Amino acid sequence: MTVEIKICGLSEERTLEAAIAAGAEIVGLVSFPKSPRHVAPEQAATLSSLARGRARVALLTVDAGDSLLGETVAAVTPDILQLHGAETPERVKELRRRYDREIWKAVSIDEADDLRRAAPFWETADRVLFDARPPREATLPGGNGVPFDWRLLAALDPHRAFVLSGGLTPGNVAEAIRTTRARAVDVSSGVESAPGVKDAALIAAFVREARAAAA
Ligand SMILES: O=C(O)c1ccccc1N[C@@H]1O[C@H](COP(=O)(O)O)[C@@H](O)[C@H]1O
Repeated sequence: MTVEIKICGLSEERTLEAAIAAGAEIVGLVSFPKSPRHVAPEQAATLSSLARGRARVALLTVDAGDSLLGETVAAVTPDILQLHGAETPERVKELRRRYDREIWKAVSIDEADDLRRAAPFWETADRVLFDARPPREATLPGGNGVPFDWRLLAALDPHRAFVLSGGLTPGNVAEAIRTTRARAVDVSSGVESAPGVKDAALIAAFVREARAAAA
């Protein structure tokens, strides 16, 4: 089995290079001003050009309006749009048509019933990204470093196009892959030394552990 690895919330050239050197297939850029990982469109465009041809670029947005989204997509030209807000299946369908690129829809999960909320997105999005439900006190809809009970995904067909995220770290990613049989994983705060500050050694360790679990 192979696993695809996305390192999200990269905001500097140094750590973008570290993610690519470690072997991540996808690098994520956050366009959401409330996030400590937010990058302005100009910086996101620079990072995206650096990654071009070496890793795919995902642009993460949260309920972005048409005009902001249009400007950001034009500047960054991402391969993947990750929608991490309350976007509806209709909105997902509309954006997939408009931008003609891969769309990932985040769905938060906390109990078995939450899997039902993913159902409309299997058809409308290219991939469903499962993240933990944000804690009550959280100010962000994701990037909170909180895992969920991975056994909730154990019954999912592993051929379903899903991405596992939420509180993954170098220390737990192997167990998470074994439990869920995920073929794609996404990490942000688990490879940071402080909120928004990526750590090259943690990125390398994460990639190493994920690859070993999938081998
Ligand atoms: O990373 C952020 O700041 C962020 C902000 C708003 C929405 C999502 C965000 N991150 C995504 O959340 C998941 C889980 O992150 P973590 O590993 O638990 O920190 C992941 O998909 C990030 O890309």
